[in-house]
Amino acid sequence: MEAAGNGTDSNPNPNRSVPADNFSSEANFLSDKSAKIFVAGHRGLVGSAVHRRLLSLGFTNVLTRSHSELDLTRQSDVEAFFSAELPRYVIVCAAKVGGIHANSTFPADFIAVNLQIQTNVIDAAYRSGCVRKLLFLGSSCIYPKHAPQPIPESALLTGPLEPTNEWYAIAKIAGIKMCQAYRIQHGWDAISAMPTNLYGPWDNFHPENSHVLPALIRRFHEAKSNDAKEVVVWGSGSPLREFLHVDDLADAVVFLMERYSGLEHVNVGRGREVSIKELAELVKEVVGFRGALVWDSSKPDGTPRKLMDSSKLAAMGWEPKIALKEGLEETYRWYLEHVVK
Ligand SMILES: NC(=O)C1=CN([C@@H]2O[C@H](COP(=O)(O)OP(=O)(O)OC[C@H]3O[C@@H](n4cnc5c(N)ncnc54)[C@H](OP(=O)(O)O)[C@@H]3O)[C@@H](O)[C@H]2O)C=CC1
Ligand SMILES: C[C@H]1O[C@H](OP(=O)(O)OP(=O)(O)OC[C@H]2O[C@@H](n3cnc4c(=O)[nH]c(N)nc43)[C@H](O)[C@@H]2O)[C@@H](O)[C@@H](O)C1=O
Repeated sequence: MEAAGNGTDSNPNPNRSVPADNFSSEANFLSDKSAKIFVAGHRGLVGSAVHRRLLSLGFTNVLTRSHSELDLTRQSDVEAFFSAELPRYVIVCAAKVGGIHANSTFPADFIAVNLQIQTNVIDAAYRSGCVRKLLFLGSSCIYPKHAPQPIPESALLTGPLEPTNEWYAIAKIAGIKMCQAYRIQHGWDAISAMPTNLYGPWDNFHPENSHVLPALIRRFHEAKSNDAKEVVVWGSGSPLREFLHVDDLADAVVFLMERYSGLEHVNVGRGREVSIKELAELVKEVVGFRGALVWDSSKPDGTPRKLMDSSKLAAMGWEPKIALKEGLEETYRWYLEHVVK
């Protein structure tokens, strides 16, 4: 397959022309079950859920590489991988990811690693000439700290970002813009989805560097096991967050691969929010801890509220299925079986 190579105008798919927006994909993803699909980051929370979903739908040629097999920050390795494997579809779930503490402690890693991974994968996928469609995953943290609520896609780049994760957000915004730029200049079908806060099996349960929901499952479980009298929860408890089970996200990713080919990114949320205090009470109940909650006000609250406006995706006909309590119970069972053992 010929690489796009030197000229900025060259299109490795010269017979294909993708309008900037409102394009109905010529390739029918769901009827292309033997196509080679590269799921980058298939061992993570999102990548593993997308992998499971594709297998359950009958896809027979899902291509994966672990971090140790292919470091996506290495440009020449990524290019060689695409030239050798020639996947037809790419879903970019690989990223440097973490909660509020990790984001604010390792800003250089969060901006550099994410820019490297996404730039290498998106560019090599395009240059390989064989990728019909690519989906890039961003995050709700791309929006301004004080964006209107619920946050529409149009709020992007309308105000200052939340300082605890601006480095990660800038990388994610660059990923969206890169997909848009390749669509406009090269007529290539690259789309972006922006999920809200996610949780589920294969999440990161690290005590400091994870997101709030897995962190609390672990802390409440350990407190219950140790007969502790109290559990410390970060911040004031007042921030509002929207939580989506990762199996719902995987379903939305497949839906977008099949149905969406547009310039603008698409929000993926549940449309319901809870305060961190309400979440902590719910995790406490699901885990069965009987002690008290203590709030550590030295820890940052982060953005006060980030409820996504997911009406664009809803109007296309997609809706989430998993309620928060049900998803939490299932995730706690998974934690007991796979992490505690
Ligand atoms: N979790 C959440 O709440 C949210 C996640 N998202 C987005 O979803 C996507 C996936 O996130 P999530 O699944 O939670 O993250 P995880 O950390 O669970 O998974 C990320 C995956 O990427 C892999 N990876 C990281 N660096 C490299 C590298 N240099 N080369 C190859 N592989 C690498 C990791 O492998 P290894 O572990 O071996 O390094 C891991 O398998 C990200 O783009 C994230 O921004 C969006 C909104 C919310
Ligand atoms: C998905 C999104 O996730 C990150 O943003 P965030 O929503 O602020 O992430 P978080 O899950 O870490 O925190 C949510 C809230 O919860 C509180 N909180 C209480 N107790 C714990 C606790 O024990 N751990 C954590 N992490 N938070 C806690 C915490 O103080 C905060 O008020 C981005 O950095 C970025 O990664 C991103 O895109």
